[in-house]
Amino acid sequence: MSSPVFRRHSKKPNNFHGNSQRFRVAVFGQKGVGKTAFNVRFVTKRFIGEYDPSLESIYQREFTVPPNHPVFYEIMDTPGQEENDEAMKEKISWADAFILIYAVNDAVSFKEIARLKFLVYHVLTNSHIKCDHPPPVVVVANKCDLVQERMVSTDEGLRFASHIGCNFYEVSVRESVDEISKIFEDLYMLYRYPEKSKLKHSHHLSTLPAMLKPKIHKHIDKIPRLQGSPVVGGFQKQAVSEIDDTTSKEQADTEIRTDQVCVKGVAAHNYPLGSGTIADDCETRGSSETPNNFATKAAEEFSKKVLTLTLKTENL
Ligand SMILES: Nc1nc2c(ncn2[C@@H]2O[C@H](COP(=O)(O)OP(=O)(O)OP(=O)(O)O)[C@@H](O)[C@H]2O)c(=O)[nH]1
Repeated sequence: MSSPVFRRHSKKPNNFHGNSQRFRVAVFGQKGVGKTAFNVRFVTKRFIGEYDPSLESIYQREFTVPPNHPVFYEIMDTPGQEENDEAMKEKISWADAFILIYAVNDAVSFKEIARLKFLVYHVLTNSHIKCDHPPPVVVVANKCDLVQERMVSTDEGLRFASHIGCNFYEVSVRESVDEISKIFEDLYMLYRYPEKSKLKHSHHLSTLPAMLKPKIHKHIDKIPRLQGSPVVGGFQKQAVSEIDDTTSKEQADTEIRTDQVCVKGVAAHNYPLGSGTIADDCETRGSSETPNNFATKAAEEFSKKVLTLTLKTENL
């Protein structure tokens, strides 16, 4: 499958700070998942209980990534509230890499990760200046100390992150220090050496009957293709390419279901306000909607439609 072209709005103004390489990280996630605590932990090593929720700031820290990479981190702490498209675009274009955070005791914040990933992907594939590799994006599950309140299992987080091609970390910012630094180190190494980047997790699975593969192709083709949306086509192909003779039936089922999520997310984000079909199909179009709101609603509606397609392997 040909990989999509990633682009940037502009070249970074000055890539060095003294002898250190400047490295810009945007941290996204829903309100209250612990973004500020996470950033402050990395920058100061301290955990401070409460922060101004509306705060948006850029933290800076000079740090040597082992073995000997002096890096000047600039970390954008985002407010976690619904933002308009332009604001999101600016932030995404500013950053070299992304950390998407959810809290394990908040299932809604976990669902939000898919939307954020596709928003990042969409902005980068639609901006002006070409860059060779997609910027690194990692997923962080926070608050794992809240054992009794957990709503998202480690396995769910890991599987989802793996499927969207992101490294996955589960932490408690309250209790961890070194683990947080390690995430920032890994992120830089993914940025600096993208060709060496490999997901840290893999599945060991039993075998899918070879005869199932063409059937899966046939059914995935039923997912509506969206005009002018190569990314959606890309995800459809990706899902198929990930299912082969060595894939278990159970995994194939998961791949297909996750593909539906991919398709619906990308579809929604690829549909600018007022452009037609999906909006009409989903009956979510409204002149007062911002594209960002629209994308969210369209994703939900579109998912209902896609889910009605019989794509589960047991029905193949
Ligand atoms: N138990 C627990 N609480 C945490 C952890 N990390 C952050 N918190 C708490 O979660 C709450 C929200 O943390 P913030 O860092 O303000 O979250 P945020 O994502 O920046 O929130 P907004 O600024 O509103 O978007 C605070 O009360 C933190 O003390 C953690 O690992 N464990």
